Amino acid sequence: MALTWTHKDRGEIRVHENLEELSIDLVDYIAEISEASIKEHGAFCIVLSGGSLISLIGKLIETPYNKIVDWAKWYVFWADERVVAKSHDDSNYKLAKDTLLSKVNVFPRHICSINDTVSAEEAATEYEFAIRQMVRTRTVAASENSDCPKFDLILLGMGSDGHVASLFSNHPALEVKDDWVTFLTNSPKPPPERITFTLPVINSAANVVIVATGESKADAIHLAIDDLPSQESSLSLPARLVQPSNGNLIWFMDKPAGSKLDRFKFSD
Ligand SMILES: O=C1O[C@H](COP(=O)(O)O)[C@@H](O)[C@H](O)[C@H]1O
Repeated sequence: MALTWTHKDRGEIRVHENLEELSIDLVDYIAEISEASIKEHGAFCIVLSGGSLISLIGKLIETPYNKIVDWAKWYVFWADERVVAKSHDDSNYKLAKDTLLSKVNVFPRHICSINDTVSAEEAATEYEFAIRQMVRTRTVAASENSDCPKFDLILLGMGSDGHVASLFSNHPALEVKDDWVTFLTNSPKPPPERITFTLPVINSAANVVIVATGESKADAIHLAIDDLPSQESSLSLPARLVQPSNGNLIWFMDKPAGSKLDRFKFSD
């Protein structure tokens, strides 16, 4: 059973016994938001990330999820992408395609991936343009309180340095406010060329999930969630800056990732 509580301003926190339990809870949650979004506006606009998150949602191709999810209503986007060929092992698109999208009935035309034949800057511009078109035609909802799309669900992984999507500490991409999608040519984590949703887009979603597993993420989880002195530089850790303005935030983690949370340190 997961240990669950709600932090006054960091959202709901779910600490799972193991990866199997986390994975079942996560795909249950995705199926639930998918059903609710389709009931509400006829589509489910889900945003994926890359990394370890994707294997944790792999159960979506298994029974009962493969049967109960209305795949034809799914529209799939990426919170960040590495600017490499779609056939390259570093591609977040390839990872999701091989693990999930090629095994379920999502329409290929509903899969909104980047143009992998242009520069990072052009890929970001084109990706934002494509999303703007989808907001204009109301496939993707518009946020009521920002000039941003309102995705039904954004799934983020978190690096051990606290990065989410391709938003890294002390990188100018973290400060971008006026664009929906920006680009990097010097990512601290390889590969260097990437595109990423900006913070305002992430914080305009209806639901945001951050997934972190393993002991290597424990320090970043502590800095992203626990109350810190106001002068603490970690207050600008990317994962800590995820604060949906009118949406829900849920943290899914395993015990090793949650092991440095104050709640556990102080209950020893
Ligand atoms: O580079 C990236 O890293 C993060 C975290 O990956 P993880 O393997 O540590 O979970 C990922 O969420 C992001 O999409 C990816 O481009």
